[in-house]
Amino acid sequence: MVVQTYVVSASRWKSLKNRRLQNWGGVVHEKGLLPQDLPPWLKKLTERICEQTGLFPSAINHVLINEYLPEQGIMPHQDGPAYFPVVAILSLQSPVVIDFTPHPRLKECKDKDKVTAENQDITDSSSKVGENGLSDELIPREEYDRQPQSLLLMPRSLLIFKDQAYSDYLHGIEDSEVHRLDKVANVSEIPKLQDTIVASSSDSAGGIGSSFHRTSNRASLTCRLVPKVHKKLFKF
Ligand SMILES: O=C(O)CCC(=O)C(=O)O
Ligand SMILES: [Fe+2]
Repeated sequence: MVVQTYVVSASRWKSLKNRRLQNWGGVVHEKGLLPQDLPPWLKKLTERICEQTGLFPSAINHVLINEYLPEQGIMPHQDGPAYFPVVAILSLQSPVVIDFTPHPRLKECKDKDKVTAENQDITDSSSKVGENGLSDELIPREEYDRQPQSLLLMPRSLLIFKDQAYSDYLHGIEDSEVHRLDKVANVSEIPKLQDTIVASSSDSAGGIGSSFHRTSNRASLTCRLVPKVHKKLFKF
């Protein structure tokens, strides 16, 4: 896969300020996809992801290949509305930490809720209390508990995220050559860094410390489905 990613003509790469990327499958517009067939080497991969996960209602038809230098990342964002809300990301080469942070929209809810709660006594029987015991203006308890979460993505790993991780969180990768491990939820992956990272920051016992250095480039393949496909856009 790494080889195929780099064998393509140089013109396939589009350079952005903070990374370069290849776009496969066609052009995504807010209203859908102007399709182009995926090449066989990507089709093989996306078909396997579809089959093995059973999470896509039809074939994955769009793949973005991002390449990051060790100090590059991607700002926190939410994937666009044109995509089916399941994302499969294959990581290659350097490990990285990807951060999931609650969408600012939820913070607004939380702040609004705080004001509401401060301004009214919710134990007062005159206030409107729903069946769940909460005032109608209040948002569910779990909204309070949303914390930033990070995941360590090792080379050759496949990250799939969907549902709340898709709709309620932004995802991003820090523009830094050093990535911290303290918020990493999948701690069982951390020991694997030892075999991959040449210059990791080590703790006093010589193991992996609270951060690691990204010493090589990383490529990732973001595989998604754009449900709405425009067969013919241009009419002459
Ligand atoms: O490189 C990654 O793991 C993230 C890529 C991503 O978020 C995207 O292509 O939308
Ligand atoms: Fe994304």
